[in-house]
Amino acid sequence: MASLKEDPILGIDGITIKEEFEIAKPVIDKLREDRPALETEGTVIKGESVIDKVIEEGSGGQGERDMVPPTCTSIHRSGSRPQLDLSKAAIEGNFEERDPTILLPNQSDDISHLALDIGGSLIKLVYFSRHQDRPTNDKRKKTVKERLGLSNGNRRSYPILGGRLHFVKFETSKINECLDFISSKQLHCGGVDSHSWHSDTSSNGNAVIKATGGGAYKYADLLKERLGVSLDKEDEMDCLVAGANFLLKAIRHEAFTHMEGQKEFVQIDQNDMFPYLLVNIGSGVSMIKVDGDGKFERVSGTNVGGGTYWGLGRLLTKCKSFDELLELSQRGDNGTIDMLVGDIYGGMDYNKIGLSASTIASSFGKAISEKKELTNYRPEDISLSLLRMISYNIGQISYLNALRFGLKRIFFGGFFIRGHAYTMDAISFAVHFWSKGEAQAMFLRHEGFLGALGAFMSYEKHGLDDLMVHQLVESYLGLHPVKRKRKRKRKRKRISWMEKFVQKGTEITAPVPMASSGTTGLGGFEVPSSKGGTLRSDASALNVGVLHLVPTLEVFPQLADPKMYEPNTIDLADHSELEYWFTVLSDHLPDLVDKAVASEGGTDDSKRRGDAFARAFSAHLARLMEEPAAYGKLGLANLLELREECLREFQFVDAYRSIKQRENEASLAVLPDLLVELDSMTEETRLLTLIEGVLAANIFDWGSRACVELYHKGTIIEIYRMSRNKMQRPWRVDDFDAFKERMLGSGDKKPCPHKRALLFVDNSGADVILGMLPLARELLRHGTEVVLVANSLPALNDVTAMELPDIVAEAAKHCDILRRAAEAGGLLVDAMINTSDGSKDNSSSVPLMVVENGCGSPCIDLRQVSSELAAAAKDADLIVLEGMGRALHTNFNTRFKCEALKRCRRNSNLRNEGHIPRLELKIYSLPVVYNS
Ligand SMILES: CC(C)(COP(=O)(O)O)[C@@H](O)C(=O)NCCC(=O)O
Ligand SMILES: [Mn+2]
Repeated sequence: MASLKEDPILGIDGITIKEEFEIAKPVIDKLREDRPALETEGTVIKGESVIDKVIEEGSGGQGERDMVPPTCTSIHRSGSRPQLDLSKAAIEGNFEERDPTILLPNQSDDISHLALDIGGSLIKLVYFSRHQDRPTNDKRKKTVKERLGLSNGNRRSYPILGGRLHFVKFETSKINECLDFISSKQLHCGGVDSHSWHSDTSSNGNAVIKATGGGAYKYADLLKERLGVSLDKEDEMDCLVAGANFLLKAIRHEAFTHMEGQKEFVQIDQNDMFPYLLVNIGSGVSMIKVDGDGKFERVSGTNVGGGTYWGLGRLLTKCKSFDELLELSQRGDNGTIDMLVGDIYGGMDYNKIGLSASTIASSFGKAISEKKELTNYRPEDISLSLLRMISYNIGQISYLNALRFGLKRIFFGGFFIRGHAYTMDAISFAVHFWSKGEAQAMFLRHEGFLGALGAFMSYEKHGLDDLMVHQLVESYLGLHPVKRKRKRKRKRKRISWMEKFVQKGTEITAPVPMASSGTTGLGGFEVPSSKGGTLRSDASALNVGVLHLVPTLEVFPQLADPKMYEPNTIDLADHSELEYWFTVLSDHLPDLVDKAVASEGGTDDSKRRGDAFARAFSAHLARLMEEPAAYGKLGLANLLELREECLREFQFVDAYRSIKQRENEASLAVLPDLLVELDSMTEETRLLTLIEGVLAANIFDWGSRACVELYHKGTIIEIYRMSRNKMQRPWRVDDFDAFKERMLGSGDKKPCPHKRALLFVDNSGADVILGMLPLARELLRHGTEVVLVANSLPALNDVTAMELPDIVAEAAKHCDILRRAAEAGGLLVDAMINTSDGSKDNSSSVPLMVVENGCGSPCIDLRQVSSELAAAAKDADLIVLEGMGRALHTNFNTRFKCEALKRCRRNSNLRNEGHIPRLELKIYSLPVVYNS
């Protein structure tokens, strides 16, 4: 894909592309000569920054205490992954006990539904956790809902809640670790409240857990004894099929092919999924012909499977674990052990039957030679030879069965695969070879959890079977928040369930997937090891991941072509592109850590978490550099979201909290003057100024180094005005005249105001207050309902839906139009504010509303928006998207059913000029786009 940075000549809808213009280059040049340092200490920004100036000028030197509006310090929510509430945490039992169970009574995550697959080698756990619904008693929200016609009174208040499916595995030989884990997480207790998501309880009140696999029989008594739970046994084949069907239907990019080291995701069409052959490679192998949900037949199998590899491997090498054996194979040469066609044919191919000299004629066939001592065969070679033998054999039998039943697709699952590139290549090769290229092997990213997932699905009450495609949102992280230093005394206060299981590190370490050579996908998730090992088999390393279940997310109804929609403008498949972003994100990291730590008061704990976050995020980046598709198809949106997710993982709720607060205050202080200025203009000039103002104000972006440098240039209003004055039409895509005509009319054409506009807001401070609110005000003035759409969770300095009502309330103090509309939209509860003109007239019925978008990232994937936004969008006829994240990195090419105004600047990054790219700030506008 063409790089935006290299190819700025991208247009929308065939509109002529006009010359770009630069705004800030002189400013930056000046800054390069004379640049004061911007440093942070605690939450106070030192140095002659724009913010300090504005606060001094605009707020009469008010102290930090009095700043308005408040930000969302009251958000008691964990972001998109579990947060631990350690308050009232208590050690159960004896304090001197080595690994006591810790109860977390105030843990807000509502844990429910545990299912187990207890196999011969591994125990796989799937469990669901969700946040408790909070009462929707916010009057403001109720009014918005009524306005938007949201009938479902049970829908939760923002932010988005949903829940998570967790995937964890333990070695069966360490079943006690597994039981400790369940016990300390209280996974077996389910609950007895009205939530339909809770585990079942039997008639005598005992918890009943769904379980599959042979161990469900073998260990039933142990579970009863240790946890007091009964196992409701589900058939293994039923579970495998249910799990596979669920994954194929619900997870985008679940299935992929893997040939010669290349991984390619396959989009499975739900309507054309069946029949297929499911090959589950556990200790043994099952081959199942799947014809539909619950419709299947085990058509074949083989006793030569994962257990064979591990068992024979143990006999023939000194390996202590499966993963060690697998790792060994990566350094092996099977040619020293296998008899190849070339060995028989004197180095020649056997062309007549299509066998090359390097084809294995007989696995282990060379070991019959008496010339070599058995002890001289290298374990590495033995392991590889064994791996190839078993993989080829399984691939071949699978293909023959597919052929037997005329099946087009073969999906391979089971923990034998472990995301191991060589194993997948070998299976793929066999299928390709025997089918003469007609058939292709496909693999599943959650390969090892099919059975456990199927058992999980068998709970009747949870309704997961109703899930629509793509309602499960994958997390890139998926492990546990923090692993803390284990110190006996301090531990009592700070202990988390995680510590009970991960005791090896001496500092906080982040469980991140390591780039172990030859390993790919979820099977490769590992904890960074001080031992330097890349494949480990200890229990902590086996915990593999989380899927986010967000049942309330919906496809944005104004997408012109939802099926073809691709949010990412750049998919980072181009390695130089990935390298570029790797550098950008790495360079930004120290500053982000400083801000994150400051946002948590700069405590020692936050410093440790900041440090751990930096290491975790760097490790993720390194992993992705090595294997971009490691966590699914990678786009820039995913990469930027990963950073936010990672911050939340380390319990940084809002790194930019105080910065946002200051910028809001500073911008609100200058808003009245701006409104006066705008009102003194003619309608036409004002409209143009407002559109340009949106872009000018978007320059306050803490995610961009060039923008941050600009902050030193003057006060917020000075920079805003300077930026606005530099705007010159024609813009790169310029339909302003058509927009103006619709808004103001021309000649005998009457104005045709929009019915409802969705304004996707971006940054806090100037961006929303000086850019978007004045535009909203103008639209309201024309009788257009305005819905401000903001993030559900913090991301960089983006304003959140939680913060917006207070900002609007403050702005409304200076503006009647905003006040009336905000009251009508239910944003001003109890008409609690005093307007400058003292009027309480509520005559306007054109409402101004706030709706959360359902995400916590600088970008937006419009396939997954909140139900509130989806409802609001149905009647919208104008969409305004602003910012790099929402209008450039994502949705640059998105076509909507209704009119859309895309506003974003573009940083032109000249790469390959030394390690750090030279940044120039260029401003581009992508304004009015008529799609209809
Ligand atoms: C993270 C961002 C997408 C946020 O931009 P926004 O959506 O707020 O306009 C942007 O700051 C960005 O792309 N930053 C990295 C590249 C740079 O330094 O310009
Ligand atoms: Mn932003």
